[in-house]
Amino acid sequence: MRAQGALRQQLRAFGSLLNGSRCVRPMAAEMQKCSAWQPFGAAIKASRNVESRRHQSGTASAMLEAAAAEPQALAQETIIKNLSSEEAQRLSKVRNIGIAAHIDSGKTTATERVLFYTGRIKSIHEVRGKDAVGAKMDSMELEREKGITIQSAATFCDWVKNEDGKDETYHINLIDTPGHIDFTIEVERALRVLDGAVMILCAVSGVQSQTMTVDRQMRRYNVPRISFINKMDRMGANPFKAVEQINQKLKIPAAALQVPIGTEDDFRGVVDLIHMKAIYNEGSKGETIVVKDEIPEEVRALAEEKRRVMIETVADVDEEIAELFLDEQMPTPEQLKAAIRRATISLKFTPVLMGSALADTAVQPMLDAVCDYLPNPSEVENLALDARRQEAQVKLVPYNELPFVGLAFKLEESNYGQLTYMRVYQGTLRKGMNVFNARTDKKVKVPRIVRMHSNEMEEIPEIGAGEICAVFGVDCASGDTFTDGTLGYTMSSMFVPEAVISLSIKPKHSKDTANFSKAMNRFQREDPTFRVHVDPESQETIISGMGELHLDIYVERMRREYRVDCETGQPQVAYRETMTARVPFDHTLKKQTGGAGDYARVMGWMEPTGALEANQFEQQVVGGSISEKFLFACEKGFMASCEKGPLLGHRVLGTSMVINDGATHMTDSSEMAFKIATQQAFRKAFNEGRPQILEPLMKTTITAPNEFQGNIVGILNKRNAVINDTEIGVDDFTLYADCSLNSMFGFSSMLRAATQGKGEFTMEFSHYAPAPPQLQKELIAKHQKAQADRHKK
Ligand SMILES: Nc1nc2c(ncn2[C@@H]2O[C@H](COP(=O)(O)OP(=O)(O)OP(=O)(O)O)[C@@H](O)[C@H]2O)c(=O)[nH]1
Repeated sequence: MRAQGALRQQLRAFGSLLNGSRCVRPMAAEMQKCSAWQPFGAAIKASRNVESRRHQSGTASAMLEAAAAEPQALAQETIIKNLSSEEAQRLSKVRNIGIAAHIDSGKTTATERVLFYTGRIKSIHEVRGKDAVGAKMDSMELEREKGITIQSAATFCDWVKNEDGKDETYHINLIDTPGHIDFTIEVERALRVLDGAVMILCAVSGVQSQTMTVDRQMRRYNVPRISFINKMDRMGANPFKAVEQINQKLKIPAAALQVPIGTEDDFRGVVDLIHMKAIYNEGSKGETIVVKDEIPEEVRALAEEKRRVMIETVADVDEEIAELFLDEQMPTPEQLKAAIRRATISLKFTPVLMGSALADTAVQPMLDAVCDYLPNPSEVENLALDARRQEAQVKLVPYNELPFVGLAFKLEESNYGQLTYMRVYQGTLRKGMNVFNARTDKKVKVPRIVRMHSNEMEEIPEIGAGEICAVFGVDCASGDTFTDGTLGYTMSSMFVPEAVISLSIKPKHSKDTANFSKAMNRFQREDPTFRVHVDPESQETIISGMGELHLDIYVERMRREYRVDCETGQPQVAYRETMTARVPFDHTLKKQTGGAGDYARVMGWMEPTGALEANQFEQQVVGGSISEKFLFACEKGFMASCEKGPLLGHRVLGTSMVINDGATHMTDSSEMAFKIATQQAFRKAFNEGRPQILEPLMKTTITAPNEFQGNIVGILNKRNAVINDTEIGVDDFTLYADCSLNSMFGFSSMLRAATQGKGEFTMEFSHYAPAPPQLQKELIAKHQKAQADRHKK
């Protein structure tokens, strides 16, 4: 009964949060354990199914059989049958991939090489390079200045792969994502719509904190990956340590498909362990690949040893190779490649490539591996819910002739209006075509379709199934599903992490107010992790986001792009409030001020839900003492109270309310009276229920040279951090700790000072936990004083 109440409540919360301009998120932070959600009533059902959204099911023909087994329209079935081989051929040469990794691993540098080698750009420019041009994919001025990626950028290219003397052209749609955790939503939405990924690692640092976050995100969306160990030219490069860490820390079987020829400065190429050939780059930018049968003497033994390891690892995850292995037969290169492809696509394995993007070495074999081992759109299962068939699950088939289904996964304001990035899952999207937004049921004409090349675009008349494009003039929220109107399909949206930090903001000059609002609206539409609200008491505009850097970047963008200088308050932690004891209530609202009065009586109890997650409302009224209509008003009152807790005005978490009785007056009762009565009962019961303030705890990873370990541990101890693990490497140590966000303000400058600028840290929200009692007292006292001051005014 309670669970049903919670589900109902969540469904209504989804509905009420739909404001049409944003990706919908659940009612509160408590939903963050839910792995994804979507904008409709079907949300709960979909979120249960989300983990199984994209099981890689093998070949296109298997998919077709499956699709036919679960018939949609008869016409659709016929089309599928007739077109399979033609479409399968087209799709087999399409790859939609993302590049994701820890900060500074070389994603943008590697992407720059990919674009150069595929002929998309004429010359290479470095991230923070001396020519001051900057890499193609970091198109924002701020990205080029800071040398970090802030927004993901999409591009496409054609890679001509040569195998056995035959050229095959592959069409690759590619998204370069930011590494910094503050911009993690960019990774989420890219992985939601991509079929495969390249996970880049640094050859010296191996698996780092953000690699683990990216790993979790890839798992969340079942995205197969190849791994590329970059920076092989660096001193201390050790690709096999990184391979071991992928196996150990990420717990995904991995094996190197190459060994390096030469180390550090002398890194010249790689040995391909499948064909046992040496691959070198020649030309001023490594543009010419030279393959030699002869493997240099100094790496022959290593190559043979690592080839054995590779075959053993693949045999562990693939039956065909396992059988050959047992029969003591050596698999052929073709058998090995097919097995690696099967195992990678079914998420059992990641093949590891290595090279140096900056030194222009061994990037092309990584591109070959994208084509060889990552799935084409027909090898990934994508599901939708069919609203016209009781939300039954349907498989989307990426064939051009089928009715159109697309997902808007990212919005961007451009000089020409709103640009909506869309993944076409089924059918063809044509310029001038009418599409239907499944959430709003509105029809909209698509005036322009473009393919994005970072900040440039190329207009196209149509785009086929399995591809990625951007459209103009389509007003929607990110996560909206579009169809051609003949289907009632909805796809699940992406996971949106909860904001943990906020600050007050206002323009320095009142003349800038209009631009300020414009910028706020735009940033909110584009980024679901950036939120804006006006505090009803202080009337201040509050922005919230994923971290200090996230909010700083928006303040800076406001200045550069909208010429609005802003004043900001101190960053504030997004605290939560909860109660720890059960409290019964019997509350009556009764007002008689001449004319019609107000009357509502509510009875029941409030208690902690047991886990710090979604709030729950339940009604157990028997005998009709409160009508359905008024009970719904009670629920609204409960939800409003949860938005603004009695202690500090922060959101309430892990609290349940049950109404089991009450009374109604013939003339004086109204929905408003029941809503207010519930809110009053809530406040009283909550305050009596030993309330507590919760603070966000952050998973923090710090890396610095070994000599600074003592300093860092001292700083963390002072901040009451819980150190969970420390790894000591040859030069650097990595420390894993849980820290309260509150204690981490100003930590970056302190870390810089304590490590001569050589320390790095990343922080990611972990969970809410009770704040120390002294801090709770101080916060409550401060809040009460601020309220009293406000009343005096
Ligand atoms: N030695 C060496 N340095 C590299 C290599 N690849 C990239 N770098 C350097 O590493 C730094 C970071 O490179 P980026 O390409 O910006 O890394 P990123 O992963 O895109 O960075 P974020 O998006 O900000 O996380 C730059 O200074 C690059 O020049 C490499 O192969 N070898």
